[in-house]
Amino acid sequence: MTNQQWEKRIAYLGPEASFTYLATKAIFSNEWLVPCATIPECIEAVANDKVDFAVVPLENALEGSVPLTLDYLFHEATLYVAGELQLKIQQHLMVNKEQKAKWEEIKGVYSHPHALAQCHKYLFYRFSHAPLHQTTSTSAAAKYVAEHPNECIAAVANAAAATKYGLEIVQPNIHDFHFNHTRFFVLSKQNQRLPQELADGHAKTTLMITLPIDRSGALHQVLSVFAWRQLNLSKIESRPLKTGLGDYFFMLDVLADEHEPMMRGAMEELAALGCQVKSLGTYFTYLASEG
Ligand SMILES: O=C(O)C(=O)C[C@]1(C(=O)O)C=C[C@@H](O)C=C1
Repeated sequence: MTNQQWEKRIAYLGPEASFTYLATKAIFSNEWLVPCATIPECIEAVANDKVDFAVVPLENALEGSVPLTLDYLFHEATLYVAGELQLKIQQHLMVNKEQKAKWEEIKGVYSHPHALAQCHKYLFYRFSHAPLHQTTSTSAAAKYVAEHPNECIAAVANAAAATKYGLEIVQPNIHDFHFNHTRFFVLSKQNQRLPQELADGHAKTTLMITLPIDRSGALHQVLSVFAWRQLNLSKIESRPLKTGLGDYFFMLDVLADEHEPMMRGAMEELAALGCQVKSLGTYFTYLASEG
């Protein structure tokens, strides 16, 4: 984004060569990238002013939302989305060079739960005997496998992770469906936007809405606030409020700028209906090159 070195600090779900790293690097190529071990650690880093932005995974085309990110943004932090990054995801099976000859006898497979789920069919039919082990990211899995060269184990991760940690890809593209993309949020403490020049498509606003009371038609009323104004929703998802069974908040992506008159009217009407609305702000989407 800028030619000046180390101007901004960007936290990301690391270690280096995770998919989150590739997405971050694509847009913040000259900034100081700070690896964090977990999603909450990334979010806390930006909330506590240790970094300027944090990049975290939000949603995958095959597996859906990353609940930890959604819930942490609703329950724990008050942050804004400065931009959304989209990255093509290619999952590969990789082992240590020492184990390459007997890779079909692997005794365990390591990766992030989302990555393991994206390759569920492949792993189930080829390696039903091998236990799956969850790690905090795909690159953490590659690093773990590299640190245990004498064990006949494999990681599911990207090609950059294989290079970085000196592993051999023994089976490329093991994700179960061809179209595999992940959305990442760039989070900021200020309601700001990354520059629009490199962005792709529409402005988008993310809202987290809690309904006033559980009455019939309440969600219908909320949706009609957007419908009659012709405000297009690209996503709606419910997540537990964590106050009782059946209590939810709704996360909505609206393809509009929060400063548009129709959006301002929608926010006023939602308040008049008694809804609590947490806006994560308006942002643009950036397409990062392949992972
Ligand atoms: O960034 C990574 O490497 C991660 O392990 C996280 C994550 C995710 O949570 O969705 C990111 C992209 C892929 O969809 C798989 C895993």
